[in-house]
Amino acid sequence: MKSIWTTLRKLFTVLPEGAKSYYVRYSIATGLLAILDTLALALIVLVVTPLASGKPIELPLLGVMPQNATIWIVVAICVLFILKGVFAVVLHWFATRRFARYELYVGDQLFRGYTRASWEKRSQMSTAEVTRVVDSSMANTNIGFILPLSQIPGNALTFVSALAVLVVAQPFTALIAFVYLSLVSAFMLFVVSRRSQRAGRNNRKYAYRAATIMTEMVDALKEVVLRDKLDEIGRVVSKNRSVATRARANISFLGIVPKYAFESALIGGFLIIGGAAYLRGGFSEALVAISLFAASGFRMMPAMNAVQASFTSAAANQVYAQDVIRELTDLRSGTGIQEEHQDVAELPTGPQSLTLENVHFRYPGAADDVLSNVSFKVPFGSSLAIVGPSGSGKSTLIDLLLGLSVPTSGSMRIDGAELRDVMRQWRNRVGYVPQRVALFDASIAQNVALTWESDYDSERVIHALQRAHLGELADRGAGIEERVGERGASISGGQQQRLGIARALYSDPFVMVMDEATSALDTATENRVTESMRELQGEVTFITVAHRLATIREYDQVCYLDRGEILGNGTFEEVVEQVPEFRLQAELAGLL
Ligand SMILES: Nc1ncnc2c1ncn2[C@@H]1O[C@H](COP(=O)(O)OP(=O)(O)OP(=O)(O)O)[C@@H](O)[C@H]1O
Repeated sequence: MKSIWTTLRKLFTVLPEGAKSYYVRYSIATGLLAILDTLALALIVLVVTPLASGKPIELPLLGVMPQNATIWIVVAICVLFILKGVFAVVLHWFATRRFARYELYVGDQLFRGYTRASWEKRSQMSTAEVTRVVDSSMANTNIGFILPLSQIPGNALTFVSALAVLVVAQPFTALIAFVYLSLVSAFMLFVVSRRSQRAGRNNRKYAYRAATIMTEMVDALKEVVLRDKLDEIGRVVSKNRSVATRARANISFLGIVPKYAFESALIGGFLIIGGAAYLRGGFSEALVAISLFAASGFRMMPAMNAVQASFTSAAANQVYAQDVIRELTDLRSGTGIQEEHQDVAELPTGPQSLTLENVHFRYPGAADDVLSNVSFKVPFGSSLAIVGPSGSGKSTLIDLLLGLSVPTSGSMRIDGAELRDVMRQWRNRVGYVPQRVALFDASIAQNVALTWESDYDSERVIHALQRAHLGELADRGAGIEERVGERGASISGGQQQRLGIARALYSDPFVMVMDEATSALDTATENRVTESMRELQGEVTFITVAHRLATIREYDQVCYLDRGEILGNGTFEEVVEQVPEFRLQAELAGLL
């Protein structure tokens, strides 16, 4: 239980300013509601019996009321109930909106944290993890942790006021009831809350695992179907989901256990309290104690039950609150965050060359450099092919050239400007075409302009499509407004790839970085695309990672990487002379 309060306290240190005082005010207000509720009920009790027997009403402190006041007392009770209802509705309306604002605020912060995370950290997070961190963690924290805990003061007050009545009426019975009920509550807290906590952790862990596997399956659907792995995945997903669903079943089961346990405890209470009173003052004392305990117990038990239910829910969802705290604390302390370099210089308007000098790169936490001593110069308007065996560091080098990662040491310059000083402007002028272009379910134009809104320039979209030899898409159906379907389902693989090229061309890039971008195309389409690129040569610089040597035969410069070092650099023929392995590959490809 202590850890729940500690988590709540820590949560307020990361929620927006004023959240804590609002929460305290809200909890007090729900407490007042509980008092109003008790007051109205007490009035009913005091009024109903005299009304039924025709006797005058007697109120505490005010004494015997005159006959003509009866109607006003009844009106007062009705008003009190209506007031309580209105107050409760208004209070909860405002509170739920306020907590939704906190949820939005935290979600935005966490998403900002994700977008500011270092490239290395970000690229390791799965879709399921991003969704969990940014969306579901705070939603669960709100509904399952913060709100239930806010109900505790009100219910505790109800309990205390009922106990107070008992103390006034019969202190001895009140003492026994208090000790007995405290022991029952402590037992429930210990047993139920702990199990809820464990169930909450299991639910989060295994539900997340199942979601991750399902996303991975969708990504590799074709291979999965071909290898007949759907059943296997079904089994693995089901195994994880069965732990998660069992955990969720436990959470809801543990949520209802207190109700029945407290009801049984009430019966036990009659025996204990009645027995103790009997030993003290005989049968009549036992009868009075039991009826008093029954009267107050029926108010105390639901309150205790509600408190316990709040703790059960909080325990089950504490793990999400802890996630939120950890992520926001990391975000504020800058852990794993790569501060965006603010540009401190102007990117040259007509740059002449990109120069790398003694560039080293090491992934965070890795023992060795992935790139060492990489130096070369690419004149703008020329073409560079990066080749080398698998794992030699080609993609890592591409990330550096794109301005996504920053060298551990060494210098990357565009003319005289250090790349890190003009990073943002640079990223805007680099077009990137990956091996498999990721299209989203929106229009062709939105995919080309890479926007989820409608603020694209239609003429530029059409121009980019034409340059990528994809003008036909602009002419069919709804033209550039036509949707491409989920992951580009309604257009062919070759068209998807050319759409990626059009996307890269849309920003009018200085440099086009292609990561095996034409490898998915058939020879005829590849030739057309290569042809269209040739048309751009001199205007745009091409940097290409290539395995198929035929595609880079005409490149101005070839850079051969092996284990992060450059073994050969020059024209295709020069690298053939410098690197025997490259010669062998060129021979095998029939290029020599
Ligand atoms: N995020 C990462 N963290 C740690 N090491 C990494 C990370 N990404 C890549 N590496 C390591 O860096 C090395 C170079 O990887 P890289 O992907 O750059 O090679 P590559 O030449 O592009 O390979 P391929 O041709 O197979 O795509 C590899 O040893 C790889 O294991």
